[in-house]
Amino acid sequence: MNKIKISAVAYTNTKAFIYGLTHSDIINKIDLSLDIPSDCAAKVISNQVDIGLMPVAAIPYVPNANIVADYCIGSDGAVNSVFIFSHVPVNEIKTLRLDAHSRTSNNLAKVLLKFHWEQEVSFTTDQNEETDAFVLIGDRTFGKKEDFAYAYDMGEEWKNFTGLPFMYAAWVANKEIPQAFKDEFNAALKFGLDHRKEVLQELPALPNFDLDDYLYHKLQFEVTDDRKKALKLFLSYIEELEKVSL
Ligand SMILES: C=C(O[C@@H]1C=C(C(=O)O)C=C[C@H]1O)C(=O)O
Repeated sequence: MNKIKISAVAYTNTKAFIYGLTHSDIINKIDLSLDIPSDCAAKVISNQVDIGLMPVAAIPYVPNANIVADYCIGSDGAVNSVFIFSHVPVNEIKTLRLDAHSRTSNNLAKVLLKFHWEQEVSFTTDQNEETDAFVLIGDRTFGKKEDFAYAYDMGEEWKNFTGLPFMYAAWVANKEIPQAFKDEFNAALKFGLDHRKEVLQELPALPNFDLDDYLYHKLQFEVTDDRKKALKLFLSYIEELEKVSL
């Protein structure tokens, strides 16, 4: 059998999944690459891989997209690694720089600014542009919260806005995947989550950031009904934004 090609996120949020995959037999059946989230999305969209831990905002761009695992990157409220960092309070943000690593959180920032905070903001992807605020995700945010006048945790703000948890990235395939493989894949992911203690031992301790709290509490990994509901709602808000900007 040809190996199934998989792109996973190269951040700490995915370490438990990687532990599970590399400590299971399934590692011999897959071709695993670690990428920044926007590249995971690009690889699934262009069919360079079969499955990706893909930013959910990119799902509409994947022909035959289907979620193949019971696990995801999610939170229920604050996640502590998906931020709008700002020099001004949110009701004064006029310009915001997006994060080139991100697909989901860039859109989440747009959704929250428009529908939750009701702010008219112009967005840029130019990393050299001076802006009132910017999106930053993943490990690059660890311990940075105190460096900015304002730090808005977007998991927390989504919960304030909708009362729902959130799903940032899901294991999405661009083709039918055999059920036997999905079962084995799920078991490997679960094995990794069950061994977060070992994962934590392998990670260097960080100043100003509680990795234990991050992997056990802030991040939530189950694809629950509420998280699916949140995904549907989030994608419908993105569609609404796209209509507005036409
Ligand atoms: C919680 C996170 O979730 C992520 C955010 C993503 C995005 O914004 O596109 C994609 C994958 C996840 O890594 C994070 O990166 O900190």
